[in-house]
Amino acid sequence: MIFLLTLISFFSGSLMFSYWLGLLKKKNIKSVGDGNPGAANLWKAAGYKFGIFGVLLDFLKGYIPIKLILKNELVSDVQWLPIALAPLLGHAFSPFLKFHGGKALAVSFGMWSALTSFHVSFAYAVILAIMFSTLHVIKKGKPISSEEDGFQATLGMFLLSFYLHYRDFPMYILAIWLGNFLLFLYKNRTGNMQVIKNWVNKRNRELHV
Ligand SMILES: O=P(O)(O)OC[C@H](O)CO
Repeated sequence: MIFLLTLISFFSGSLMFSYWLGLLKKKNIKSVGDGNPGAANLWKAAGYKFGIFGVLLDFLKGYIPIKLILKNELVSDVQWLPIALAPLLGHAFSPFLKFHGGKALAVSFGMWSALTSFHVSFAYAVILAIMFSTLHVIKKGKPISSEEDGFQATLGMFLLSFYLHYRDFPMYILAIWLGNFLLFLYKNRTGNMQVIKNWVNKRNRELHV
C-alpha cells in the first residue's frame, strides 16, 4: 500500500507541466535562463499568463495526491516520509525528462500545503519574502540571479527548521523537512557554490581596497 501510494505520488510529481506548457508555445524552457524546467523560465519564455498557470499546475501535482491520501486517512506518521517526498523527487528526477527534472520549489509548496493545511508552506513563504526583500535592499534594486534565487530557496528551507522545531512539529515532519532540504541542496549545488564564491571574492576585494 505504502509503495503504491509512493509510486502514484512520484508519478504525479513527474508530470512536467511547466515544460509541456512551454512546448505548447513552441519554446523549450530548458534552454531559457538557468535551464530549469520550472515556472520561472516558462514565465520568461511564454509570458506571465503561462507562468502563473505553470506555478499552479506544479503546485497542484504536489498538493492533490497528498491531500487525497490525507483525506482518506490511508497512512500515518512515519509512513508519510516516502509518500510526501515522492512528488518532489518525481519533479526533480522526472522520467519524462530522462531523469533531469527541476528544482522542485513549486511542488514542495504544494506538498507542504496539503500535509500541514498551508501552515508550513505559509511559514516558508514568509521566510522567502523576508529574504527576498532583504536581498533586494542589499543589491540596491539590481536584478536577482537564478543562482541567488536557488540559494534563497535552500537557505530559506534551512531556516524553516528553526520554525518547525519552535512549533514542536512531530519527528516525521522533521524527517520530511530534512529530505526536502537535502533535495534543495543537491538541485542547487552549482548555483549555491557560485553564490558563496562570488560573496567570498567580493569580501576579499573589499578587504584589499
Ligand atoms: O523549482 P521548480 O522546478 O518548481 O521551478 C521553480 C520556479 O522556476 C521558480 O524558481
